[in-house]
Amino acid sequence: MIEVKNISKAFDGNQVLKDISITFERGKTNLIIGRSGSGKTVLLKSILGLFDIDEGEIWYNDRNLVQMSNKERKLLRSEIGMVFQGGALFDSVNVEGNVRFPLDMFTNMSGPEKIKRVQFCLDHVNIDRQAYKLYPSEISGGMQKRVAIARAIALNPKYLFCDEPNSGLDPETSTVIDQLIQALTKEFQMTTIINTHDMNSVIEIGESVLFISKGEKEWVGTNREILDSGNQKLDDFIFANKLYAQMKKGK
Ligand SMILES: Nc1ncnc2c1ncn2[C@@H]1O[C@H](COP(=O)(O)OP(=O)(O)OP(=O)(O)O)[C@@H](O)[C@H]1O
Repeated sequence: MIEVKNISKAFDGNQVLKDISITFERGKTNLIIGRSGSGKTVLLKSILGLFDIDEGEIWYNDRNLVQMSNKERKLLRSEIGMVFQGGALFDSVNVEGNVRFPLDMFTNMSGPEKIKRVQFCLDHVNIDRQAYKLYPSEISGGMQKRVAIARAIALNPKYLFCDEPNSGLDPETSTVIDQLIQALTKEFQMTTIINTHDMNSVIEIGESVLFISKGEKEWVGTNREILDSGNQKLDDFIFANKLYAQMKKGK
């Protein structure tokens, strides 16, 4: 579980996050949604400790990020998996090498142990052995995302962060990626936080959805509640997409 308590963050007097409190539960896909520029990325990076917050607390179970020593932060980093926009694979390293990278960096595993772990992770994202020696440029965007997810789970993380995991993917592949992230979240009981613009993802895997507007928490609920929230700003955001407006009318 990750608990965010009353956090605020400004850049040069520009207040980007305003007194946000939210709990992200373990074993669930927790989504953060909002318009471009609403503060989603700043929130995600603040929770990760990549930005220092001005006020508030961030708890990873019973550990307060704000008060952690460098050593404790380093340990926490090893418990976090990340999937960033565009997959962010190393172009000059093949599929197998990309997934092995965190094992080389952060563990004392033997060669055979690493091979076993790489296979385990790639099996879990349905990448078969024939693809192991291929380079990112030789595989599709959807496969790149799956490799990025395999790399993110290589160290068996407690926490998984995904920033726009579906960017650049077609709707069908996006659904596959969403379902994969949700299945892994359940199987490994991770606390997963996903930044997204994608309303299909919200409906598909939004077990908990935080909607932020201009840096403020505007609404929290589930995918089952979101079409009938009664919140005007949220409705404006969702029903800008005509398909969802029709869905609401057709209810
Ligand atoms: N490093 C920074 N320095 C100064 N201002 C920043 C910095 N990072 C973000 N901001 C500002 O914070 C605000 C929120 O940006 P953020 O990237 O969090 O939005 P977002 O909701 O993630 O948008 P998008 O969906 O387009 O990625 C913007 O006004 C942005 O200009």
